Amino acid sequence: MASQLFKELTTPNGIKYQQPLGLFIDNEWVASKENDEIITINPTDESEICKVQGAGAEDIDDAVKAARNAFENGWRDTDATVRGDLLYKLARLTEEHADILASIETWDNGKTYNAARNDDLPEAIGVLKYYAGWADKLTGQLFSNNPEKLAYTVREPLGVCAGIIPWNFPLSMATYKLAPALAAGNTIILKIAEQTPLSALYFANLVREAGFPPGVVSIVNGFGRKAGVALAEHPDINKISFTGSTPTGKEIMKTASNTMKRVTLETGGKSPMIILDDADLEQAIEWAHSGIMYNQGQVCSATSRLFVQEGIYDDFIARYKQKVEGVKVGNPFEDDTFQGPQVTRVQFEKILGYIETGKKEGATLATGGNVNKNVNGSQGLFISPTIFTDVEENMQIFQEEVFGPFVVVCKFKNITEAIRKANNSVFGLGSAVFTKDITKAHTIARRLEAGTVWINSSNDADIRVPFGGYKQSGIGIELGEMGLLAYTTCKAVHINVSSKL
Ligand SMILES: NC(=O)c1ccc[n+]([C@@H]2O[C@H](COP(=O)([O-])OP(=O)(O)OC[C@H]3O[C@@H](n4cnc5c(N)ncnc54)[C@H](O)[C@@H]3O)[C@@H](O)[C@H]2O)c1
Repeated sequence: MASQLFKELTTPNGIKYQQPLGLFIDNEWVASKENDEIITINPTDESEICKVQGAGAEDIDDAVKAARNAFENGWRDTDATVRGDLLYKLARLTEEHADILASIETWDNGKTYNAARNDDLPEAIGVLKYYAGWADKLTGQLFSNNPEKLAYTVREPLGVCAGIIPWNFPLSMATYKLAPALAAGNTIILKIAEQTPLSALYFANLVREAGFPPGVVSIVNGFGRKAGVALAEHPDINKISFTGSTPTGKEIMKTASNTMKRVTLETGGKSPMIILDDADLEQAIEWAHSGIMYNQGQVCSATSRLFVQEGIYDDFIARYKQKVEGVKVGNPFEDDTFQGPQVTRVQFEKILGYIETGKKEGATLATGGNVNKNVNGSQGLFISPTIFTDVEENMQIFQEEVFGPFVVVCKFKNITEAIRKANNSVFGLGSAVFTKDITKAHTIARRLEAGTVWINSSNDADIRVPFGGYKQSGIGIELGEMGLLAYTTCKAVHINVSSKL
């Protein structure tokens, strides 16, 4: 039977559309040569949405050949303003299709429609616009230190890049990889997460409509062990930009080292939030809540470890519990829902496992810790937001990334103790500190081992500001100007201007 490349679907909020199911290579929809079909589910009730094709090594090789051909035969020499214009067009098309893209995202991922429409879509569009603006502003340096010599540098694209992304922000992660790579003049193959392929495949049609030449962008679904590994191994790929878990990041780094590809790794986290006695308690509670519970706790830089100073500890816990217990867990398409289902049964069970571990380790379950059964009469993959207190540094629930609506809280006496405990982690992605004392805030910010520190906020993302991890949270930087430079290499040209004959 011929593989199906499109299917007419209707989202739960009633939008009828054509869902691409194939691989987007060389501006065409093609069938997988691997014959992989991956079922994508609606996590609200675990029903099947559709089957999407998955790429194998041969398909990846086709995409690499198309990308190399596009790079060598035109794209690398495209005027930078033209590249910027194409990215602007893609941003405008994404804006026009924002309602449908947000609906697909909610359906496939389980995130609330509010978050998808008001956060993910504006972020994706913002990233496209931001790097569209950068395309013709990349410059080099001129060196004229000696009358007999000039030298200059040029920022050149790396060539064929690959992006590998996770399922927690499917569309915005896609733009994090595509936009800077294209602005800098590279071609790119994007492997989307097999759990949530639908929005990025729909977006691929917009890439074509925007006018990107064939081969410049390929977007493929596929299993990490097949399509992901094939990208990491491929000798004709110049850079891999990966976002996902720390163990996968380590594997990719090892594989990519055989062909000495550039790698950018954005990996896991267990980010601390320190709340001092003098903090604005109301403000701290709001951010401590959104900092971990937003997106069902599936945020790499979620502030999942809270350190609360002893003077406010009891008051904080009482009010924080009230806040956490007061949100609606339920149908992600309903307007007042704050928390939808976890993305897959695997993640759901992993979180339930950590809840059992926390209990066994002797921490106190302050609230949550169970399956939330009250959603539309169906079980779905809903977990009650969970707080553990009396958590010790040697516990697994203190050290390991849970990636769910699950937070651990520790009491501390003084700032030195708080910083030591906060830094007691293999990760170093985000961190936050709450205090009204600006000197203390800056002192703590300097000493936290994390790529980002938020003062009196948490996960306040800004695409213009560089983002990256310390320790096992990653290598390299995304976003901002540094995120663009990561898709370039620097060439130095030396010119002899000596007049001596
Ligand atoms: N630091 C960041 O910016 C950031 C952002 C979002 C998510 N994350 C992290 O992502 C993780 C959750 O995502 P996940 O469960 O999808 O992660 P994952 O590592 O399992 O998968 C991420 C991607 O890698 C692919 N993959 C899996 N194995 C591979 C392999 N051996 N070779 C090549 N590719 C492979 C997957 O198919 C997927 O596309 C969490 O740890 C989270 O902290 C980090």
